[in-house]
Amino acid sequence: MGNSFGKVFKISTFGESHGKGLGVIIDGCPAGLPIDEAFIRQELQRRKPGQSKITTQRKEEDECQILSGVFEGKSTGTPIAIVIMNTDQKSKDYSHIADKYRPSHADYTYQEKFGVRDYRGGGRSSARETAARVAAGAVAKLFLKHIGVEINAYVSQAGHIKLDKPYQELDFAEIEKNIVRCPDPEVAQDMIDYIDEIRKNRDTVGGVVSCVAKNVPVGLGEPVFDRLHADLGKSMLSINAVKGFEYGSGFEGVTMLGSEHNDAFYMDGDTVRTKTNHSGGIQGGISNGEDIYFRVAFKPVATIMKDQDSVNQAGDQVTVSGKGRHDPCVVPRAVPIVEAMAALVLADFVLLKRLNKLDV
Ligand SMILES: Cc1cc2nc3c(=O)[nH]c(=O)nc-3n(C[C@H](O)[C@H](O)[C@H](O)COP(=O)(O)O)c2cc1C
Ligand SMILES: C=C(O[C@@H]1CC(C(=O)O)=C[C@@H](OP(=O)(O)O)[C@H]1O)C(=O)O
Repeated sequence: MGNSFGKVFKISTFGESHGKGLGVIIDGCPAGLPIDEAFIRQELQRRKPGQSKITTQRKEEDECQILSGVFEGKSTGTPIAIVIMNTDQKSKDYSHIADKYRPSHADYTYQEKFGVRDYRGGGRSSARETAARVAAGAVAKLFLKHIGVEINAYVSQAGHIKLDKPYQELDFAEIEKNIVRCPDPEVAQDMIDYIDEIRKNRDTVGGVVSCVAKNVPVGLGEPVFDRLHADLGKSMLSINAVKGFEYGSGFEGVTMLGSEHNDAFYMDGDTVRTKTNHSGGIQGGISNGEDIYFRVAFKPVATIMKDQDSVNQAGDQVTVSGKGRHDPCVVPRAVPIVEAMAALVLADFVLLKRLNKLDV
């Protein structure tokens, strides 16, 4: 329970941060899809720890191995299993807090729920699990590429430093050119300097990842419950440290009048389009063919290298301070995770749509 995601393009992940390794089983990927292993590896490299001075210094190569479901470079329609081994666990960093709860990490709630806990690196609660999601998301992206869907995420805020430009004015080719993954080089440098300063102060800071999906077919999503934005929201809120999700006009939309907010329709040849896109590409839970865009808010990382008040399992008042390798800010590495989760949701709904209508 709780380890699976998706309806047709389904994934189950397994593994802990300081165990032998982790991985994913993808069930429901259509047969015949060319599986570009180099692309899966590249996506994992974008997420891996130890990639720059503003991420955790844990050094994992995150090389993956495909165990099943692929023959002669193509999916076979059977479960695709991908594993990634752990190689740089430093479990001693957690010995001093084995029975103590890090404020705002998952230690207390996990202990209460299961009564047993692999305290090393947060175990299953560690964001290391997201490596498996990124591997699965890469397969979903390959499927979506096949039908022309493109997904790009980027860092739009780190602490108080904001990228105040609409995504239409950004060059997505710039995203991977800097270590914070902000497409504006000047704002990116400010973000990097700020995160580095916070890191040197033994503290952490939050941020925002924005994401845009283009060329999404019309008709993905259900009118009730499994509304496309509801599943996107759940997928994003399922990522470690996420505190908020908004799509389209989001929270800003509340200050607009209906006359300003409504997206007027027009015909572009045979295609129904909207002049504005406050809807964020989704109306009534169903994609309308416009760009889908949303923002995901991440909190500051819980493990800080400063003394904090806490309690231990016996209920004593204690002091806790983090040790070892931690992200000063998660957003640079969250970019590929957000894209992966968006890809998994969209791939799922594309496959579901095939079940809805006779002519698709
Ligand atoms: C990419 C990424 C990296 C993270 N790195 C750390 C980290 O180094 N240390 C830490 O305490 N939390 C880190 N987190 C956050 C924890 O995993 C998260 O706070 C924890 O699972 C508790 O869940 P919650 O914050 O969603 O309540 C990271 C999250 C993400 C998405
Ligand atoms: C290992 C990864 O990130 C980890 C995520 C994480 C957490 O609490 O979420 C805590 C740290 O774990 P550890 O102390 O075991 O190194 C990060 O390094 C990874 O993303 O691959």
